[in-house]
Amino acid sequence: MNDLLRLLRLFKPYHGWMALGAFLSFITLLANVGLMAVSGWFITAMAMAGVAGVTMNYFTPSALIRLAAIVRTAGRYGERLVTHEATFRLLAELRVWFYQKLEPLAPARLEAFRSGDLLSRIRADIDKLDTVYLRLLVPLLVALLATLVFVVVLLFYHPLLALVEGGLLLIAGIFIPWLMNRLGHRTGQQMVMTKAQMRAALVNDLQGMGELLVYGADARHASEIQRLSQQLAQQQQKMSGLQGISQGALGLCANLAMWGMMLVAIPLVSSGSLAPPELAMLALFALASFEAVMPLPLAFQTLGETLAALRRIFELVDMQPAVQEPAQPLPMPEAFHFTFQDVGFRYGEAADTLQNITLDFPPASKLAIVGATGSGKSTLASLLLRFREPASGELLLAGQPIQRYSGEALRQHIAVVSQQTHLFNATLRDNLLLAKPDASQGEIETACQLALLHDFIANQPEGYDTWAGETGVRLSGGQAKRVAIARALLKNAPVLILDEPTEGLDPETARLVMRNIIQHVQRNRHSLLLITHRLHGLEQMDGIHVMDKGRIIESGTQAELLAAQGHFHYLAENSKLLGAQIKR
Ligand SMILES: Nc1ncnc2c1ncn2[C@@H]1O[C@H](COP(=O)(O)OP(=O)(O)OP(=O)(O)O)[C@@H](O)[C@H]1O
Repeated sequence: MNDLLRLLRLFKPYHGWMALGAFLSFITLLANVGLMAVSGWFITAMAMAGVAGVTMNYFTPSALIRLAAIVRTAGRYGERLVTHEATFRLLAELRVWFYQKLEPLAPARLEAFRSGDLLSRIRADIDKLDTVYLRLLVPLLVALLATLVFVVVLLFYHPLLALVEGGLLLIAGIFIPWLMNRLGHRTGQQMVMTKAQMRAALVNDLQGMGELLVYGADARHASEIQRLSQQLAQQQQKMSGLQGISQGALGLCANLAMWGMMLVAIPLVSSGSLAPPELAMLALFALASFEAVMPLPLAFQTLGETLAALRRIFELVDMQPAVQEPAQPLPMPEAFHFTFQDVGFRYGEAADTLQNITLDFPPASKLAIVGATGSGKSTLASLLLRFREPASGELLLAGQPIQRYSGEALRQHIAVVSQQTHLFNATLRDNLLLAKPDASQGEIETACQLALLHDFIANQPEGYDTWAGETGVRLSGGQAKRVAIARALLKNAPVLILDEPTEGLDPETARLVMRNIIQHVQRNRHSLLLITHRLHGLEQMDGIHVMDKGRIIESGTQAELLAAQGHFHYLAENSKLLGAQIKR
C-alpha cells in the first residue's frame, strides 16, 4: 500500500486531470442509472394511462430521458477522452522519471540485471501502472460516491429499499473484490514474474542465437521458453476463470437487488404508499446501479499484478548509485592531472580487484597499462571515468579528490574506446556524431582517416550513410572497432582512454592506427591511457605500468623495463610482435 501512496504522490501534477476524469465517469453513471429508472417509470405510467384511458404529461419524462441519454453519450466520450489523456500523460511522465532514476545507476548497478529484465521493467511494468488510475482509482471513487447517492435516494422511498440496495452493493463492491483479490493476488504477482522471465529469456536467446545454433542448444532453450509460456497460459487461465466467476457473482447481486426491490416495493404499492410506475422505476434503478461496482472485482483481482510491477519499479529506483554526485561539484580544472594514491577497489564482496595502486597520469602524457587478463586494467579506467569509487586510498584530479567533481561533467572531457564497443542501429555518420553532434563533415572524415576507416566508408554505395546495423552487425569486428576509435578521436577530448583498441585488427593496420592516434594526441597535447595486451608501439609511451593480480608490479619506460629483465621483459620475450617492433 505504501508503494501505491508513493505512486499517487508522483501523480501530483496530474491530480486535476485525474479528478476531472473521475467526475465525468460519475456523471455518466448517474445519467445511465437515471435513464433506466425514468424509462421504467415512463413506460409503466404510459401503459397504465392507456389502460385507464386518461391523458398524462409525457413531454417532461421524455425530455428527461433524452437529456439523460445525451449526457450519458457525451459523458462517456468525455470520460474516455479525459481518463485516457490523463493515463498517457501519467505514463509518459513515469517513463521519463524512471529513465532519469536509471541513468545514474549505469553501468555499475545495472550490471546485475539482465537486459531483457530491464526492458521489461521500463516497458511492461510501467504500462501496467495505467491500471492504477484507469482501473482502480476511478472505479473505486465512482463506486463509493455512487453507492452513497443511490442509498440516499432510496432512503426517500423506504429505509428497507436502501438497506437491500446498500447491502447488495457492499457485497458486490467490497466482498467480491476482496475475495477476488485474495484468490488472484498470488497468481497476479506470479504472472508479472513469468512475463518478465519470458522477456528476459527471449532477449537473451535472440542476442545469442548464433551461439545457440552453433552448439545445437537452440532446442533446449526453446523448450525453456515453451515451459514459461505454458506457465503463463495456466496463470492467465486461472485469472480468466476468476474474472468469469466475479462477473457472474456481480450479475447475481444485480438481479437479487432487482428482486429485492420488488419484494419490498410490492407491499408498499398495495398499501398505496408507492405509485405503481415507481415499482418499475425502482427495479430498473437497482439493476442499473450495479454498473457502479462492475469494474471493482477485476481491479482488485489484478491488484497483485499491479503491485508486483510497482515493486519492481521502486526496487530499481531505490537503488543507490555506485557513485554519489557531489552536492556542489568543483568546476572542471584547466589541466587533467590524475593521481592514484594507494588506491584499492573491490566488486561487492569479492576479493580485492585493485590494491595499493599508486600512479601519476599528468596532462599531455602517454601512459600504458599492461598485464595479464583479469589483472584489473579496465577497472582502473572505470575509476578514472567515475563509474566506480575507490574503496581505499585517494584518486585525485588536479589535486582534489575525484569525488568532488561531477561524474557527468568529467566524462565530457574524456573519450573512451572500451573493450566491448557498442554501435547503435543507425548510420555510420550517426554513430560517429554521438561523440560530437555538431561535427562537420571535414572533422568526421579526418577522424575516420586517422582510424584508417575513411577509404572503406567512401567505397560504400551510401558512404557515411551506410547502416551499421544493430550492435554494428553489418560491419566486421575490426571495422566496428575502428568506428569506435574514430568516434573517440572525433570527440577531441583532453583525455583519451583506449582499452584494447587494436583488438580485432591485423598487425599492420593496428600499427598504423596506433601511430596515427599517438600523433593525434601529441599534436593536440592530449593525454592517453592505453590499456593493452599487445606490446607494440609502447616505446612511444612516457610510462608503462605492469599489473598483476590487482597490483602494479613494475613501472618505467619500455627501455627501462626491458633492461630490468623483469615481468615486462618476460612478456616481451613471449611477444613476437614486440620482437618485430624492436627490430624495426
Ligand atoms: N562488473 C564486475 N563485477 C564483478 N567483478 C568484475 C566486474 N568487472 C570485472 N570484474 C572482475 O575484476 C577483475 C579485473 O577485471 P578487469 O576487467 O579490470 O581486468 P582486465 O585486466 O581489464 O582484464 P582483460 O585484460 O581481460 O580485459 C576480474 O577478476 C574480473 O572478474
